[in-house]
Formats: sequence, structure tokens, C-alpha cells
Amino acid sequence: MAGGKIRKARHQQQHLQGGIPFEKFKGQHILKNPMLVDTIVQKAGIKPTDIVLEIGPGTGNLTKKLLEVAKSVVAIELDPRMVLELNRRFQGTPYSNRLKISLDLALLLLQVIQGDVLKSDLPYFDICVANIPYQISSPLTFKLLSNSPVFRCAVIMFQREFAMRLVANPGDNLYCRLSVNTQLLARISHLLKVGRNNFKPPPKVDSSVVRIEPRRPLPPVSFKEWDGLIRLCFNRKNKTLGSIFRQKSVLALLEKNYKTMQALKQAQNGETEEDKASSDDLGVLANATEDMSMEVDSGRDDDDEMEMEEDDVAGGSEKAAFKEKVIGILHQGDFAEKRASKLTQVDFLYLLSLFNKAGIHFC
Ligand SMILES: C[S@@+](CC[C@H](N)C(=O)[O-])C[C@H]1O[C@@H](n2cnc3c(N)ncnc32)[C@H](O)[C@@H]1O
Repeated sequence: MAGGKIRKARHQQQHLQGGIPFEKFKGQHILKNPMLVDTIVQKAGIKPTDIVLEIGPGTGNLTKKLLEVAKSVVAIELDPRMVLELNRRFQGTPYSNRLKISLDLALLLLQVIQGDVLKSDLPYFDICVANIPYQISSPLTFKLLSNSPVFRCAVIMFQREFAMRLVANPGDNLYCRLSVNTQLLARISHLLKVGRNNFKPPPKVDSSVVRIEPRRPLPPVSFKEWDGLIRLCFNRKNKTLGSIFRQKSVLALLEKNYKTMQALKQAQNGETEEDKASSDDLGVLANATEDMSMEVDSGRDDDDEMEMEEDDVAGGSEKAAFKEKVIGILHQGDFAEKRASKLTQVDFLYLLSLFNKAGIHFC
């Protein structure tokens, strides 16, 4: 019993830095390998004129190196104990002029902001460098990508599997809605594999550092439309698109959207809808709290049951005609026998344009 208590105390002791016990639910895994910190900072390509955004500075191991190469660092940290530790660590050092720490959010001079990055307005930054808590990976990525003004690049540590999903190509096992959506908005490259022993305490998973460079201009597509199509296609990514688009529920949704759009057009006296990527569209992304990171194919094998057959259709000539229209579009682009798991960005853009031209929308 006493031995158990001692073991427990030793175990907790391992997880202390500067007297702070780390809290796993806040993703507190501190970088303990200085060479790794140097490599991340070097790969980020920071210029002396850059303002760097760091998310989750923790006890400041990465912050210290960032301050050596950047013009300034703005850090957003959830845990007030860490903010105090940063304060303690940098006060009275040559860095303290460059990293002004204060809990007073009213002052514009603040460069460490205490708060939840997902709920904070992001300050201006040229480049983001961060070892983040993995549980916010997906919403944080889309929050950054919807940020305006656009930043030059983000160099971020993610859980390895999340990183591999970000960079996955058509045909890869991990190619998914997350890959297609992020690659629409950014160029993404894998920089570095990081083993779990580089952290204190070590997480249960391996990690990777990834570079994210926002695309500008954005492809001329409404993100809401795009994500509507991608979500449908990747719900069962290994099924043919013909099979997905024959499902009753899919046809019913598209027909409803189609009729709404027709009615709107009539109301607007024949005005045409233009599908542009607008800041409004990206605003949708910023509010996306859903996590699309680990979505998997629903794996259902019930295509035949779900499909809408002609004689199945109640009062159905209108519905049958709509189904024919949808399947016609798939054939027109040679998509009926293809699967989302193998389609490229260009394929999806073309498919969306065919649907939209026919007045069929996904949101
Ligand atoms: C993986 S640790 C990284 C610490 C430090 N950057 C390092 O590399 O040693 C993640 C940090 O993010 C902070 N954090 C967790 N959730 C956050 C959130 N929603 N917004 C801002 N910071 C958060 C944690 O308190 C923790 O300090």
C-alpha cells in the first residue's frame, strides 16, 4: 500500500516542470529535446521581421527559440499557471522586452494572451509555429485557414495520423474529407517525424511537424458547396459515386436543394447564382467545431436497399426525372463508376461545377 503511494508520487513527480503538474486533458506534453526545438524553428524559415503566433506556449521551451529569430511573438495560452510560468521565466532576461506578458487583455501591447485559442480572435501574425494540444487539431486548422489577413505559413506539430491525413493523396489509405478540404485551401507538406520520447510526459502517439501554406487566390468555389459534396462522397469513400448518388436520402436532399434554388431564382427574377469563395464562406470554417480529423467510411454495405428504383418511387415521375438528371451528370463527367478515395481536387472541382451548372447544390 505504502509502496503504491510512493510509486504514484514518483510517477506524478516526473510530470512536473517549474513546479507545475501537467494536465493531460489540456494536451500538456512539453517539448524536452532542445535539438528538436531548434530544428522546428529552423524549418519554419522565420524572418527577423516576422511576427510569430505561438499557440499553447506552455512553459516556453519553443517560445524562447522563437524570440531569438523573430521580430516578436504573440502567444495564446489557455492555462493561467503556464502564463505565470512564462512570466517568471522571461522576466529580467533579454527576452522580456520582446515578450511582454500580462493578463490584462485590454492592453493592445499584450503579446501573451491567456485564453482558449478556439474562442479568441487571432492577432495579426506572419507565421504560426506551435506544438498544440492534439484535441484541437481539426478546428484549429480550419480557424487558421479562415483567418484574415492571410498568413505566410504555419508550422505545427500534430498527432502523426492527423498529419498523414492532411498530406494524404488520392489512393492513400488515409485520404479523407479532411485531406481534400484542407488541400483545397492550403499547400501542405510533411516536415518531420517526431517520436513520443521527445515530450514530457510522453504522449501515447507519435507526432509529425507539418507546414501549411494558405493558397491565394482560393479556387473559385463556395466552401459550403464544396464541403457538402465532399461530405457526401467520403461518407462511403470506397463506393462508386453512382451508388452513392442513387441513394434515396441523397437524391431527396439534392432535390430539396434544387427546388429551393429554383424558387429563389424565380423570386429574384432570373438572377443567376454565382459560386464564389467569399470571406463569408470561410467564416463557416472558422465556426466549424466539428472534428473531421478521424472520420471513417461509414462502411455500410446496404447500397441496394438504399437506392431509389423507378418503380419504388411514389408518385414518382418527377423524382425519377431528377434521379435521371443526377445520374446523367455523373455519366457526363465519367464519374459514375469512380470512387471518392481515388478522385483528385481537380476531379471534385469539375464534378461540383457540373452539378452547379445543372442547378444542383449541396447546401
Ligand atoms: C503540447 S503543449 C505545448 C507546450 C509548449 N509549446 C512546448 O512545446 O513545450 C500544449 C499547450 O497548449 C495549451 N492549451 C491547451 N488547450 C489550449 C487552447 N484551447 N488554447 C490555447 N492553449 C491551449 C496547454 O495548456 C499547453 O501549454
